[in-house]
Amino acid sequence: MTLAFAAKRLRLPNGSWNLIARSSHLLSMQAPIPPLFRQISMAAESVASQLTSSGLLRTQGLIGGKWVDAYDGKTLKVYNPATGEPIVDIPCMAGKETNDAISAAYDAYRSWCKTTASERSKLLRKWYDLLMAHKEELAQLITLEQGKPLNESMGEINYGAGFIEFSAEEAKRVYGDIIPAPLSDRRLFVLKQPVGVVGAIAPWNFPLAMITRKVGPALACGCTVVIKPSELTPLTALAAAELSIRAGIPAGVVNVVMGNAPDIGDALIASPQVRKITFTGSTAVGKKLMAGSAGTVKKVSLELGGNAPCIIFDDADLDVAIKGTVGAKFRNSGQTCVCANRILVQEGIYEKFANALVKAVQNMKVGDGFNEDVVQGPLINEASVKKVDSLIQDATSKGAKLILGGQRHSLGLTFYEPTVITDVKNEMRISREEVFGPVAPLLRFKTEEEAIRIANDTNAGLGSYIFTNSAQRSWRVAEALEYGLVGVNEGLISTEVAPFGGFKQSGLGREGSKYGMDEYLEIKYVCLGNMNKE
Ligand SMILES: NC(=O)c1ccc[n+]([C@@H]2O[C@H](COP(=O)([O-])OP(=O)(O)OC[C@H]3O[C@@H](n4cnc5c(N)ncnc54)[C@H](O)[C@@H]3O)[C@@H](O)[C@H]2O)c1
Ligand SMILES: O=CCCC(=O)O
Repeated sequence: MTLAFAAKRLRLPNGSWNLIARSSHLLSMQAPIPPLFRQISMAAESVASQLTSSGLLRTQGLIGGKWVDAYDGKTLKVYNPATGEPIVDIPCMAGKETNDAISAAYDAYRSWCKTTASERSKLLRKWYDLLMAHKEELAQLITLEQGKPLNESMGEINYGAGFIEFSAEEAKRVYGDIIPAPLSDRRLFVLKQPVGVVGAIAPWNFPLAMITRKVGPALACGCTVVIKPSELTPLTALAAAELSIRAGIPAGVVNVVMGNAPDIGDALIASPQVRKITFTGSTAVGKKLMAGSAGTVKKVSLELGGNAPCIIFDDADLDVAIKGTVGAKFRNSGQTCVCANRILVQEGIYEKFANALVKAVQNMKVGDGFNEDVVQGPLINEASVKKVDSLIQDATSKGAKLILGGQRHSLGLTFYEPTVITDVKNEMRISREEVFGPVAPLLRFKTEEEAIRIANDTNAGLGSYIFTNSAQRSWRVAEALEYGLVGVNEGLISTEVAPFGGFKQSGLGREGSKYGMDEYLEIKYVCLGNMNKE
């Protein structure tokens, strides 16, 4: 295996550098080649056995520092979506285990909230160092349980661990305020204090990053957590939790339960000891959690579904637009909440853009993420394939035209052909629902006003993209878009240092950056009176 090959795997299908992979340090490396790239074709089985020997293949929940099974012994299987084979059994936990995890987190909170910011910062930094030291194994674990190509998994480790590193730094900057008092004998202060025990519920599409971007700031602020990873991809979360213990984070500060999602969710929202729910996942489940949290008036952060418009204006640089669109659309086989869901192309460039997109996409290699040169892994499960199929069928039955792909890949299982579909209208289901698959639907528009109207005609408001060479237009359109994130001439914009979150029904609150810290803090006003008395 050559270094050139390793470098190639950190490129996007269109040849651009993956921002999230932060690959430059790898490229500057002369030798030795990381073992990951030597083991690239290893079978899933040997990945699992290597992880077992390093102690990172954890298959139990974590409650109060102890690895535990479900109390009734029930289990669930975790599958490798690239082979359909089961990897391991995990405990199918429910309300009882969750309540114990909450109690453990509550007990740990009493001492954790009293640690200094510097102590928490050092422990988080150690955790970050361990995540990075085990980067290759963790990336293999992500590919094994989630299916994304290994280079994307490596990118996710950088990105996911980045939230822990950033939180370690930001822990020391949770400043309060002093307010000029309206009366001369008073002094007014604002303190920021941790909210308390946090319930963190995460999806399957980023098995590490969606957890670390909650847990990093929570711990930095002095909160303790009960994590519920997706049952489809719990192994990365468990490995990360194991590394938190090795980093010296005290027992009970990080707890992990998994199994019966509605029961676990109900226990978290019913508990008065849980003061905050942070959730990433579907809008439907997010709404349930928000409604349920009203019973105990918890703080709630929600990162929900998107319906990202990607607007290509006639004046765009075609190469930049194609590179950006491919990155925004086909990352993680289209399974991200910020993936371009509707590609709006101005009429003057429509045909040229469609042809160039087909050219860029048609040779993408689909397959097992452990295989060399694969850039599109499988979809997470059969339900995803059925949804993608039904959206395509609905669109074509109403006049949309398939110009590439449009069906299951010949590899079978949940592999899907990278697809481009034209003549899509904003009324079709494919424009109203999240596709969450490798399908690029192209809509046509005439004017800037029309593009903005179509883009904003949705209840979602998470990611959005604009491609134009006009500085004035980029500002105008960025301001007009009702979205929490706008990429201008760029399709990959996620980073731990910037605020991530949605407008409208895409969510509440922000993750990452200094703004992400506020979600885990209460503001306390303290008034000192009688200050003039001797
Ligand atoms: N906005 C974002 O940052 C962001 C990031 C990633 C994914 N997503 C969204 O997530 C969705 C895909 O992820 P998913 O299929 O895992 O979503 P999902 O809502 O089905 O599941 C998310 C998590 O919630 C759990 N869950 C399901 N029902 C629950 C209940 N009743 N109570 C408590 N927990 C419950 C699941 O087990 C999982 O851990 C997409 O809509 C995607 O856009 C959003
Ligand atoms: O899928 C949602 C998260 C994607 C990201 O953080 O870029």
